[in-house]
Amino acid sequence: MSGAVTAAAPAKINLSLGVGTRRPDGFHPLATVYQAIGLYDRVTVTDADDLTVSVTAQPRIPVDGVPLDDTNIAVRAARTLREHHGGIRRGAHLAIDKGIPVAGGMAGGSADAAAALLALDHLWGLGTPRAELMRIAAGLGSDVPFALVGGTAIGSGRGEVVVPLITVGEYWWVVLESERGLSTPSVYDEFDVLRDGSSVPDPEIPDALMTALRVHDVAALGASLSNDLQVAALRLRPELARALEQGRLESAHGAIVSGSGPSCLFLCEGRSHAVQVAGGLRSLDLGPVSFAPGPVHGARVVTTDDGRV
Ligand SMILES: C[C@](O)(CO)[C@H](O)COP(=O)(O)OP(=O)(O)OC[C@H]1O[C@@H](n2ccc(N)nc2=O)[C@H](O)[C@@H]1O
Ligand SMILES: Nc1ncnc2c1ncn2[C@@H]1O[C@H](COP(=O)(O)OP(=O)(O)OP(=O)(O)O)[C@@H](O)[C@H]1O
Repeated sequence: MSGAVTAAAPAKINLSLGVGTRRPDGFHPLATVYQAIGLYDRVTVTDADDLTVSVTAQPRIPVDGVPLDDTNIAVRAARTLREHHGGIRRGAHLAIDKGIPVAGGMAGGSADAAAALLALDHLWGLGTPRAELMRIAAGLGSDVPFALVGGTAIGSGRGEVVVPLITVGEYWWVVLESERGLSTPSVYDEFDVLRDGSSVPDPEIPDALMTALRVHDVAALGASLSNDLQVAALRLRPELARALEQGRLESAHGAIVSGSGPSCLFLCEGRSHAVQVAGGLRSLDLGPVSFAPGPVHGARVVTTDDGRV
């Protein structure tokens, strides 16, 4: 098959992120509720002799931190897919267009990996079963399986075990991005320093959060958002505390650091409230501000030259 195939994948947020004691393999056990929100990266793949990658982005997103070599997670996804199919000799150019901040705690790289898997599976006509794609995704990164699943879901293990949740209604999120990203491993390291070697019980998902989701109670959801990594992210970026406070002053129902940060999330009553909160935050010039609904679909192929979606 030839032509171009484009897949889109959404940003992820964690409505709750409970983190346990570091495991012998270096990862932390998690109990999290993921939600996919409407900020997207797109990956367009075309036939080529080798595997190559290029990156463009929406104007608010600096991309200097995105590697253009084999360490790009989308290229790793391509290599892993080829190996999974017996080392097939196929090349492709991967053109990534970023709408998700880089190193922002919103799983932009994971989105690119998920989108690349789906787009290449289509371009190369592989028909990889969904369960196998999920296994490949888990090998690429803890957040990648959720990028394939989307919606709202419970994450456990190191985050790679994903169980979808059926929820009602839509939520509107204002996202305050940061021009400078945070490294996920360094936030987990800081988290361990703050815990000072003390062992904690396995993390759990707060009952109040599940109840709020079940009945679509926006105020209750705002009050039950939680993130164990937030204190570590705030230690590395103290200025985020002011951003969270400003969001609360702008009447957001809840304000929280997204995953490992530094993006901050503000839960709003609906779209018009999000427009208002975003406007208030923009006037303070703390960083790029956008807003998006959730939950949205996981990664999917959106266009093909051959019309075979
Ligand atoms: C912070 C979150 O975004 C919350 O959803 C994720 O836990 C991060 O997921 P991710 O970026 O896909 O992380 P991975 O690529 O799997 O791991 C990167 C590094 O983060 C740390 N890490 C990640 C996941 C986890 N459960 N425990 C960890 O300690 C480890 O140092 C690991 O080497
Ligand atoms: N396709 C990619 N897009 C963005 N970063 C990438 C990509 N491939 C590799 N990277 C590297 O991975 C690092 C983390 O990128 P990413 O944008 O996924 O962070 P994140 O959103 O904080 O991740 P998470 O929320 O999953 O912890 C970047 O700083 C960059 O060095």
